[in-house]
Amino acid sequence: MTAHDRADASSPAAGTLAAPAAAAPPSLMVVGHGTRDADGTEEFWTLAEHVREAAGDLSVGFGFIELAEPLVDAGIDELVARGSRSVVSVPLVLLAAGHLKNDGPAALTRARSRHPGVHFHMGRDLGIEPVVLEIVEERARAALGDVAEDTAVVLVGRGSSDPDATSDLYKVARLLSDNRGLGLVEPAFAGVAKPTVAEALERCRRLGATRIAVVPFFLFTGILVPRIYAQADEFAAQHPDLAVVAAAHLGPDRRLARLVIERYREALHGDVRMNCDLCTYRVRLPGYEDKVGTPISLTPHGDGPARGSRRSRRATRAPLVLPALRPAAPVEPGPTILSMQDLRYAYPDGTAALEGVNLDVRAGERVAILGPNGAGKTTLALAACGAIEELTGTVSVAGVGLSNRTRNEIRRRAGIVFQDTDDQLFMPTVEEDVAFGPANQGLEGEALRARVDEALQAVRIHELATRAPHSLSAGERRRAAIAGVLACRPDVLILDEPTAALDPAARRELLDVLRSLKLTTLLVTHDLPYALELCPRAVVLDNGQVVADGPTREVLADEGFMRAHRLELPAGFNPLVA
Ligand SMILES: Nc1ncnc2c1ncn2[C@@H]1O[C@H](COP(=O)(O)OP(=O)(O)OP(=O)(O)O)[C@@H](O)[C@H]1O
Repeated sequence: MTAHDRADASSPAAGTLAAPAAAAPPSLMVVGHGTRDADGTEEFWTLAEHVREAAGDLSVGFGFIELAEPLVDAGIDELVARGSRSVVSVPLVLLAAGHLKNDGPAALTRARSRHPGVHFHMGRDLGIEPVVLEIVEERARAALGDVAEDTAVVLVGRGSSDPDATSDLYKVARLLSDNRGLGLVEPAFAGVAKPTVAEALERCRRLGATRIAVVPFFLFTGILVPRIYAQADEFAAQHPDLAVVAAAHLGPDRRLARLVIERYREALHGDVRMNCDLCTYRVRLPGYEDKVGTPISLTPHGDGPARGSRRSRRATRAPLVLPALRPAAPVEPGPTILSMQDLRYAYPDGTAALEGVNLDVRAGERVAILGPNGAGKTTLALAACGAIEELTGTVSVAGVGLSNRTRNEIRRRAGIVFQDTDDQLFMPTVEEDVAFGPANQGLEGEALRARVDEALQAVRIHELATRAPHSLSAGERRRAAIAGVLACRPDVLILDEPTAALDPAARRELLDVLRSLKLTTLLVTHDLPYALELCPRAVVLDNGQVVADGPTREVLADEGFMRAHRLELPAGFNPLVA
């Protein structure tokens, strides 16, 4: 009993009146490493918000070891000023190395001497935990698409002189490979420790990989994540035979916020395992199955993987940006296949949508049509496929000029895929939908069947032929709609916001499909990283006029221009690095 407790117990009121109010639970102090990078700091605060939500009524404070405000001492002082008498400090880092092992406890020691009446507990890093593995696996799969014999993952950690942190990254790589089926997974480090990113990529190459995802094992972006992509990019440039794709770092995922709360509880109950989480797989733990959702595996290798996956409850939120290390390569210019000259159009209510647009597209080109809301992009796409009747100016596709007489032919030659697939898919099955256009053109029997097969193969959904469109995923529906247009063998494919509602994996699969089509393509989009990945050329519209037309990378990298036309790159996306 402390002197304070004794004083309370001896007071006349003790135990005789109403029960004393329950003491507030200990506060949670979340400690980040800190970065000078504004995007990294913003991601930290997004995750901090998720932690606050997951913490419910707990009092929560935040602080950094260095480089960002508030510093951890100030964060703790603030919690104490708010009335906390007990504080649990949890480092918001993946693998604790020197800083969090030394500076974290040192901050608590300082706090104890500043606040002698307050209890402090120390939690541990997020560590090697099923949910962390799950998120990294998702990032890798989203970048890789299918895992195959010739795919590999390079998992890149920060790098540290602390051998524990370094070997922990090896463990993560091993678990991703063995337990999560990612095949070849090579660890690498952004600095201090070896192997480097280039060395790990080279190892994958020598082991036969031709498609390699580079996954930064980082909670937040910062200085190092773009540097990792740049190192991978440099390697990719020297090996044109390889596809090196960038995966996202972990980012502010809500599952990590819940893990922080788990770390808080562990620390509070004195149940901090400082080292081997893998032991949780090997001993029978009460409640394991409820908590993890799969039976425990009592041997590490014997009775199947114990993944600890909570897929049914997951709320994935990958960072928005999945930068490509391979921007689309310029195409050999062919003859002009789509030509639009001095296009002008006002909607019946008088709204001017196109005000003198000139655009020539050569055969085989993929051109992104960019611009802020209301710029005229969709109107231009509709004009290109002959869908606007009161248009002034000229449109020609493959040498056929648009007129009332040729309108149907133009519609076939310039096929548009609308943003909303419900506008396009209306037959009972996918194959009937895909057959609709060519059947209208008079194709029937075996020829029609072959055409449908060809289109379904091109978008890689042949196995979905007899499914009802409404039963498909968003990505599958998008590909079914594209197949319907391809079945008419257009000269130009026009896509209006094709990535809307697609998750990262579906986005990547669609990208692979679109790249493989080798078809002249107009891509109307707000998804600027996607435009960079698919289209070597970008045309920017604003107020119904073309305000830029050039290499996509250069257009996106012109910050002043982008600002002037209300175009914003997603946080952390650098077109010069991508
Ligand atoms: N049916 C319509 N009736 C009247 N005005 C319209 C109609 N459709 C579009 N507009 C107007 O025409 C202009 C160009 O619209 P459009 O949809 O082509 O732009 P956008 O660049 O595709 O925009 P967003 O990025 O929002 O899709 C806008 O001012 C818009 O409000």
